[in-house]
Amino acid sequence: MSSRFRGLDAANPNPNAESDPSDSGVRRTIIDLGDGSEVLYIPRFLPSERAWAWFHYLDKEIPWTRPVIHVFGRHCLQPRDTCYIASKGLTDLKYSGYQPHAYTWDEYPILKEILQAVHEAIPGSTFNSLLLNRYKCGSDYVAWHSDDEKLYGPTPEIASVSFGCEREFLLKKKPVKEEGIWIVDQLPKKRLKTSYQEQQSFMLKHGSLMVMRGYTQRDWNHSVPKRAKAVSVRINLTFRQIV
Ligand SMILES: O=C(O)CCC(=O)C(=O)O
Ligand SMILES: [Fe+2]
Repeated sequence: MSSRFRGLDAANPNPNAESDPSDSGVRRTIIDLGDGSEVLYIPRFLPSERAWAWFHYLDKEIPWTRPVIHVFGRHCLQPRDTCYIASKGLTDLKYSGYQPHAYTWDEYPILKEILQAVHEAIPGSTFNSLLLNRYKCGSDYVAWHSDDEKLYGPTPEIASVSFGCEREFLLKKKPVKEEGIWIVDQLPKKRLKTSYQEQQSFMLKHGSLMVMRGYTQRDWNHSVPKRAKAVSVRINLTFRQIV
């Protein structure tokens, strides 16, 4: 498979990216992944100082747990801490054989403030649940997966806010089956060079917002791999809409 990793920054722009500074002057980049999948990235979504204040609050006050999950027929400790918030009356979330307890937004008013900031940055989008992850060091990670659980509907929108240690976030096109044959590299090589790529890489900055939209969960997997050089804590919030 041809893998072309690129960090998205001004010095190394992605060929599929369109820069679209919003009214507020905050740079936002839209990456067209093709076939109706799209990522929006706002590196300076939150002012750094406010983001650090929120990082320290979340690190200390959130009731983090590291649950036992069930993957590939085995029980193992999830390789990161987690917590879950949801509005009342929604379908329960269950993943990898684990059903997290749903805390309420009222118990953590700062999460409501962050949610409001997300809603203001992407008008028209609404989120009613939140999965929090804490990566204590570079050996904490999230394996390849997509957030395509039925409760999010056919085209889930996921808004991801990152705090603390910068970590790499990877997106990789899912293999598809055509006439009984698994096709991994679906696009002609020539087109790959100039247009859509099979893989994308983002360094998710402290205070950044990244949004996955359209068919990204149906057609792409994502991961935050282990990184020996990541020595400090990263907290990530993924806002989701249960339909
Ligand atoms: O930590 C991240 O950036 C991603 C977390 C994630 O993919 C998830 O919670 O489903
Ligand atoms: Fe995810």
